[in-house]
Amino acid sequence: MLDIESLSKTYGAHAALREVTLRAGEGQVFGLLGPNGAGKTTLLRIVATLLAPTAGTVRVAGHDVRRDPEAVRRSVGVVNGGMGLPARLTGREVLRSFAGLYGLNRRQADARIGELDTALGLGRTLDTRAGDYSTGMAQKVVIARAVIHDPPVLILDEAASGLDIFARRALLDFVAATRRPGRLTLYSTHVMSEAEEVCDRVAILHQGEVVTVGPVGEILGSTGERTLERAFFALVRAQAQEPRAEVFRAP
Ligand SMILES: Nc1ncnc2c1ncn2[C@@H]1O[C@H](COP(=O)(O)OP(=O)(O)OP(=O)(O)O)[C@@H](O)[C@H]1O
Repeated sequence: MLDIESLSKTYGAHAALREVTLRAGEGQVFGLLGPNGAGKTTLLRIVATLLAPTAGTVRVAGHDVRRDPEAVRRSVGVVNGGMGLPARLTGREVLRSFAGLYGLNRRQADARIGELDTALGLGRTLDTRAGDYSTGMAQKVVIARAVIHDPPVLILDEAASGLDIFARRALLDFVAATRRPGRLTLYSTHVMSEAEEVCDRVAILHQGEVVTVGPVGEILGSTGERTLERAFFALVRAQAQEPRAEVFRAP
């Protein structure tokens, strides 16, 4: 579902991603973890075709982000922090208009809104104007909008930030329910306990490089740590102590 090969991205002289290679198959929630500035948002924006790679290849649901960005866009739903809901429209109006953009007729749109109401507990958000939403209500509609076309790949970038414990719980339950055959959810966070709960496999990024990738249990097992946060520090410490090949290269 996601195939990233030697992906690099530079902003001017700054390397945000360095030779990242990652694969994630269907039927899982795949976590992208790392502190602020690790490169998570840059990576997810490239996967969503919102940003062009500097080097390397990225394929999403079989489509290359450079060669077939339209097909990639149809295959992904993105939640990336920006709410961007028109204050005067109700949730139902927002969702109907997005469904229309993806070619659903009114009957299909309303059926899909019904499914999302059940999955996300949209409830009264559907008939309330977005200008009157709490952060949690807005986030539900933003997620429903991202998946209105039922995309195989869902990208959630720091989607739980700013949510209270009820909204966060609803989000994590929804994310867990996306774990289905033919589907892949990419979940980025710097809150490692969230990833421990909801992700099957994770990649830990640090300064634009993949420090480790694997099932959560395996990462804990290999580092001998109790939590992903402790495992992260152990791995970064180990990496810093590792002699780099170029240090020993003959002049
Ligand atoms: N448009 C830009 N121009 C210059 N540098 C950028 C730009 N966007 C990101 N960066 C830099 O690239 C690096 C990676 O940023 P990115 O936002 O991808 O990290 P992140 O892991 O998502 O962190 P955060 O959780 O803070 O968003 C950071 O050092 C950041 O300052």
